[in-house]
This record gives sequence, structure tokens and C-alpha cells, in this order.
Amino acid sequence: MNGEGGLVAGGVAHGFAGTKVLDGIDLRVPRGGVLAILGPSGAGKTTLLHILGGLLEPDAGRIDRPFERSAFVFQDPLLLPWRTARGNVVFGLAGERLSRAERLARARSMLVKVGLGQGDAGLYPHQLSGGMKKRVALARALAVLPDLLLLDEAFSALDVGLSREMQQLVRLDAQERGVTVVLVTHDLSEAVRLADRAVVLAGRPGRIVARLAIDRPARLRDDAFVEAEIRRIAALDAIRDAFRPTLSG
Ligand SMILES: Nc1ncnc2c1ncn2[C@@H]1O[C@H](COP(=O)(O)OP(=O)(O)OP(=O)(O)O)[C@@H](O)[C@H]1O
Repeated sequence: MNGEGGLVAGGVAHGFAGTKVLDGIDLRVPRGGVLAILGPSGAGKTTLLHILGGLLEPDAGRIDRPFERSAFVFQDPLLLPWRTARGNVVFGLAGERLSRAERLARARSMLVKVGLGQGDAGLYPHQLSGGMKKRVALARALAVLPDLLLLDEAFSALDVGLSREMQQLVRLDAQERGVTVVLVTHDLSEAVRLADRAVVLAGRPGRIVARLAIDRPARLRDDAFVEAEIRRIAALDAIRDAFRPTLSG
């Protein structure tokens, strides 16, 4: 079933305390592909991400996850308050066979990649802005050189410029190393910029109500393409239906 060696979910269902929140989820992300999970609040996006990443065992169905290193960026950056930005990234490398010097060097270079220099790297979480914390969380995830990267609203609550910068970073990293990426987002423009495919979850329990392909190579997606694609997708019946309760609420 998984000839491409990618991430596969087959017939996945899950519930909490007897209430089903996901049902009949079938999807496939080829190795190196980028999947966006879209949908209104409460449709089960985060639950599905956790199942795909192996944090949660589904009640039913199968997941093929032929990856060696998964890394998550959660909605909340979840930094250790008693460690500096650098210390948080180093801590994320605790399971790696690296010397202390190598861990430090890796952490430094990842922090620079996300735009945090030597001075920032020595700050504690309470001294960092929300956007800086999100950068640290991304650096911590990228530092393990994951082959599967799972992002839950990783770029939300950032200003547009920063969010674009971080998206670009993930895209380049994914391209360079062939990382498979799954991202949960409310933001259609983020999906159109980053993903090559998307699923839309809706309903209670959440099911996949639409599947989208964004065919143009990500590096060739300029603002005009992104705007046109957003208009096209937003006009699809399945998308309008999925988001209707949110839009009218
Ligand atoms: N640990 C849990 N225990 C009980 N119910 C849960 C738990 N996690 C999620 N749920 C419920 O499952 C449903 C789906 O939640 P989930 O967070 O996956 O949705 P979402 O689409 O990611 O929502 P949002 O966009 O608001 O983050 C919701 O009704 C939520 O209340």
C-alpha cells in the first residue's frame, strides 16, 4: 500500500471519552511531500496531527510511518523556563549521539537560521517575545534534522513578515533534505504557500470533506498565484460548507 515510502493513514478513527472526533481518515503523503490539514475549529486537526506523528494511538485504523526522526512544533512553544533559548535547543538534542560541543554548534546554527543571534540565544523564555519563542521552538524541531516534521499552527500569531520568513525556512529545509511535512493551519494562504496537497476536515466527527492539490512548485508561487489560488479554493462548495458555521458565527 505504501509503495512511495511515505506517511499513510488508513481508516483512522478516534474519540475522547466516548465521543468520536475523527472518522474514516484515509490519506497519503509521499516522502518529501508537504500536506496541510485545514478545517474549522474543533474538526479534529490537532488530534489527527498527533495521530500521524505517533503521539496518540488511534482507536481504529492504521498508520504507516516509515520515518526515523519526527519533530513537532506545537501551537504553544512549550519552552523550558529555566533554560535559555540555546539551552532549549540543546536540550532537544539530548537523545542524539553528539558531543556537547556538537550540540552547542548545532543549536547555534539553527538559532541563527531562525534569525536569533548570539545575544538572543542567551535569553530565557520570559525575556523572549511570543514570536521569538516560536522561532526557538522551530529551531529546536529543525535541529534534530527530522525526516518527518509536524507543525501545529506553528506560524500563527506572528506578524506577516515573520510568518513568511519562517514558512520559507521550513520550505527550504524540507526541499534541501527531502523532509516530509504535515502542517495544521487555519490560514489558507499558509497552506497555499507551503503545501503541495491539503485535506479539509469538517463535521463531528471530523472527516475529510475535500482534497486539494497545489501543483505549482513552491518556489514559483508568487503573490499573484497565491491570491488566485486562495480565491479558487475559497469558492469550492466543500470549503464553503466546511467553514460555513464559522463564517456565519
Ligand atoms: N485530550 C482530549 N480530551 C477530550 N477531548 C479532546 C481532547 N483533545 C481534543 N478533544 C476534543 O476533540 C475535538 C477535536 O479537537 P482538535 O483539537 O483535534 O480540533 P482542531 O480542529 O485542532 O481545533 P482547533 O482548530 O480549535 O485547534 C474537540 O471537540 C476537542 O474538544
